[in-house]
Amino acid sequence: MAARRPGTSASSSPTMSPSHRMNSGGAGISGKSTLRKQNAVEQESANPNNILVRTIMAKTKRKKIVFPTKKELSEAMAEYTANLSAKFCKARGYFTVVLSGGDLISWLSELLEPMYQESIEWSKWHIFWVDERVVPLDHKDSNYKLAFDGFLSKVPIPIANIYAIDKDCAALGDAKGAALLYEECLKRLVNRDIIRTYKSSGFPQFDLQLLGMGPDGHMASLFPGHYQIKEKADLVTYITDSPKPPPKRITFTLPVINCASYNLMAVCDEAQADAVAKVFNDNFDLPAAWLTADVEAVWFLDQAAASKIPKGH
Ligand SMILES: O=C1O[C@H](COP(=O)(O)O)[C@@H](O)[C@H](O)[C@H]1O
Repeated sequence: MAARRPGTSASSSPTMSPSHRMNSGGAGISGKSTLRKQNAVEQESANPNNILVRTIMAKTKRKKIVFPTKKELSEAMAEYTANLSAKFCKARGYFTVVLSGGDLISWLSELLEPMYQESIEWSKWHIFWVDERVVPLDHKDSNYKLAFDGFLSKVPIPIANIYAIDKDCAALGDAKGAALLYEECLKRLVNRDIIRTYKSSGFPQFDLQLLGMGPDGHMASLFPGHYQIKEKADLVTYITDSPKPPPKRITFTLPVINCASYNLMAVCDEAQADAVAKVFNDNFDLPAAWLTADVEAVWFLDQAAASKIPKGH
């Protein structure tokens, strides 16, 4: 794979995930030239200052559900995930799940309840990370370690189905290498038909992504004011000056994030209320405001996080 230069393949703004149709996929991933050609066509219409894009975004209703407590949010997230697991395991024998770091992992604890432990077809799950901090896999800042200690070690998902970043790149702090290898890993799994692809674009299409947002409006490791949000050709990119420590990270690009069938964004606490309000006010300076999905993008909020959403949203 050609080495990437930060920012060179980025367009003026992120892409959108268009229609609401499931794709059976499996045709194998297309080359970068195909992706670039398609992206060039999309660039014009993907500018947030473009009236057409604003209209499309307005029509892409962001769904939200506000829960009285984190416990209820956590229960609903477990039910949502279990239902999708049943649906995708039945339809294709796999369930591709993308995790993020942060608070989300503690809210997954409801899935450890006996009801789910016994009913979910864990052996069919395949686990990925939407972003990862480029630190050793046993480092306290590692999203892999967070998820493994808090969730993955407690459910019978085969270890071969858990796709951490390359451990040598992680140990060396090689963000660029980690991004390249993770992208190659995704492509291999597309070619094995474990990950579907989004229509003819060749982009991987995950079944479910469980996401979080920081108080500055970042999602994954796409931060406001940083070029990675504009990356459109690569599947995975990297950052070496993240405003939130640790500085070296890799992240799915926005087109990949928005190709997912289902995106569930879970946000709690008052510290996030301003950012949540900006998102629901369509402030596209916040990367999280760009979140869409092929089938459904839903925000699970607790009351504190939802407290500043403008009336009518
Ligand atoms: O650094 C990160 O932050 C975001 C948000 O985390 P939260 O603790 O505010 O929920 C997280 O989604 C991302 O995966 C992580 O690397």
